Amino acid sequence: MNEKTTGELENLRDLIDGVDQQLLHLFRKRLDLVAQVGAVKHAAGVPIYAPQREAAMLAKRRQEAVNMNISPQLIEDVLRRLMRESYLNEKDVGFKQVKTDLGDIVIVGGQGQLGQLFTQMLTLSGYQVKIVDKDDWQIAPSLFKNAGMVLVTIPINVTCEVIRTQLNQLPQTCILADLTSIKEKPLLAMLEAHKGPVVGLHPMFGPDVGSLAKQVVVVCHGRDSHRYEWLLEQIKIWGARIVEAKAQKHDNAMQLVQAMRHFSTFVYGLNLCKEQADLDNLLQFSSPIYRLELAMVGRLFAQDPNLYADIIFAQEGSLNAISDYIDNYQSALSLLKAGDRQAFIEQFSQVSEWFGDFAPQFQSESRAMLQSVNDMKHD
Ligand SMILES: C=C(O[C@@H]1C=C(C(=O)O)C=C[C@H]1O)C(=O)O
Repeated sequence: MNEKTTGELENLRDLIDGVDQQLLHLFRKRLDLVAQVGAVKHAAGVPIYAPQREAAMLAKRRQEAVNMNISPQLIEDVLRRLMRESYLNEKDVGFKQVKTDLGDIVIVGGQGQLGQLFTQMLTLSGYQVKIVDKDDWQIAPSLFKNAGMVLVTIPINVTCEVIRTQLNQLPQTCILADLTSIKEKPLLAMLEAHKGPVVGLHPMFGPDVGSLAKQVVVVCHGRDSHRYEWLLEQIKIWGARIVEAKAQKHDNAMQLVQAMRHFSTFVYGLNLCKEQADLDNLLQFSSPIYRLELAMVGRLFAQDPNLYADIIFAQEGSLNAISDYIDNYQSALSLLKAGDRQAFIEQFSQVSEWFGDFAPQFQSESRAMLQSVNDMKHD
């Protein structure tokens, strides 16, 4: 580069720095305004997440972007990222307490990760939260006496036993709820152990979400739903969506969504390990989709093996779902062994047809993710 070019670049880069600094000031201003919205909503007990407002705002900004010759996707990306920040900041003001005369909430397994998240959310909403963990059974009865709700969030393999043996003397009006990722057996155990209100919940997210905005919580009704309606309202105020399901239907879906999925991810990692794959090298050659896939697989192995063992081993039915998957793997492999390219293409087309409109939808969703993965690259 000659001196003139260097000078011109420096000059332009100074101007860009100035614009970026202005952006920072605008971000600060926007975050302050959002915090004010948060305070107004908190006082009124309105959820922070307002999907209709977001959709209307995004549509307007996209149109204005087009008028200014800016890509509409650019402003949408920036605004969505800013909105995510808005949800995170709402924790600063807390949440409206829907039920003010409940008594204590006792979280059984409150030291687990999900237990901690619910402790935090409930405390931010003004509830008195008490915690019972593995070694605290002696103090439990005195805590249960004043409990308006007992929330169970412990490993699946001990959930039903703990419900049967430790939670069978709760006050009649106390709500008994659980957060287990299978629902049929814990719900039955709760209904048997306790004659008062019972509800099964399954938060469809990990404990590392920053905010519950846009997350899903599955609800399987047990008994006396009018007594725990407030809890569902409370969860909605945190920004999550409630999806009602029958326990059996939920558990069947989990065989694919969790057991089969995590099992195949486990085998993927196992295979890389046994093949002694050179991860550094793979990453160097990785396309964005492979980078994303490796991240999805690798993140499993950063977590507690017990959690995944629990999920995979929880239901006998999962074995069928996983066996079917392996059968399909085998029969696809036999096409490959036989060199039957035509049959492969035919099957591919059948599956595409079966995915229908979801296939292009998933393609565009994943495009956005792949672009973010690529944005994160640096060296
Ligand atoms: C700030 C608000 O709350 C949330 C955050 C928004 C934002 O950051 O623009 C928009 C809608 C809501 O999901 C609002 O309702 O205006």
